[in-house]
Amino acid sequence: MSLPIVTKGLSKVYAEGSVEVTAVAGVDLEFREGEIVGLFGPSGSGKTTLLSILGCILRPTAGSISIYGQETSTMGEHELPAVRRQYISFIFQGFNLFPALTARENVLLALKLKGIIGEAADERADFFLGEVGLGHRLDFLPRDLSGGQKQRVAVARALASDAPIILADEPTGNLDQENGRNVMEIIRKLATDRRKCVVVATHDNRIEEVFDRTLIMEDGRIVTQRFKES
Ligand SMILES: Nc1ncnc2c1ncn2[C@@H]1O[C@H](COP(=O)(O)OP(=O)(O)OP(=O)(O)O)[C@@H](O)[C@H]1O
Repeated sequence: MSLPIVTKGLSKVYAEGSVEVTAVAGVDLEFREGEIVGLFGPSGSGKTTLLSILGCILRPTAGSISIYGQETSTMGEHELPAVRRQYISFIFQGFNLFPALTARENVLLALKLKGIIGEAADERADFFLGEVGLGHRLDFLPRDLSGGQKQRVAVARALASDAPIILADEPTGNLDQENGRNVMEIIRKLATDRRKCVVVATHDNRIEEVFDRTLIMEDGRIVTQRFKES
């Protein structure tokens, strides 16, 4: 069985006019099912760029990345969205909810994009919103939800689509300590129970203990890798 994500010598150089910025520099990593990995590092160290490559939003300039055994670095631009749809869900700091849609409708829209519609979609949306503690807020618009509740809608949306890989960029960035911890515990529990592969890019040291493995990035490289003591 192939691993969710394997990278070898992964690099990304941005070329802005005559200036080149090496954002990711030769990263070799493996990510497994059922593990939750924290990606730490100072601002500008390459976390978002690496996450974008892992999520098939960006292509590397060198090296390889395979998603469940499919080499995506050599795929054409038009082939990547299909891999993304099948395997990957994102959770962002800004929640990325549609303001005119209710909590339930936001989840339903994500399901529709994955081809899940009708009663099956309704049931699934309500189930996952219930799992994140929002069963009583299904018909609320984002503006009527707190920051923590909005992020929980985003978590429910990512989990409902049932992708095996969940990538989160600063998911607790807008939340206070208690809400941040709650959201991470929900991600951890659902990810562990459902054997998801979860990678979280973050500055938030307060949530470090939820991770099975912590990676620290500096200048595009992984400089430290720590496993949780069990
Ligand atoms: N589109 C782009 N064009 C040119 N350079 C870029 C681009 N995106 C990012 N960079 C540069 O690449 C480097 C890594 O940026 P990246 O956003 O991946 O870092 P980060 O660790 O996620 O930072 P932060 O924690 O501040 O979000 C930075 O030096 C940044 O200026």
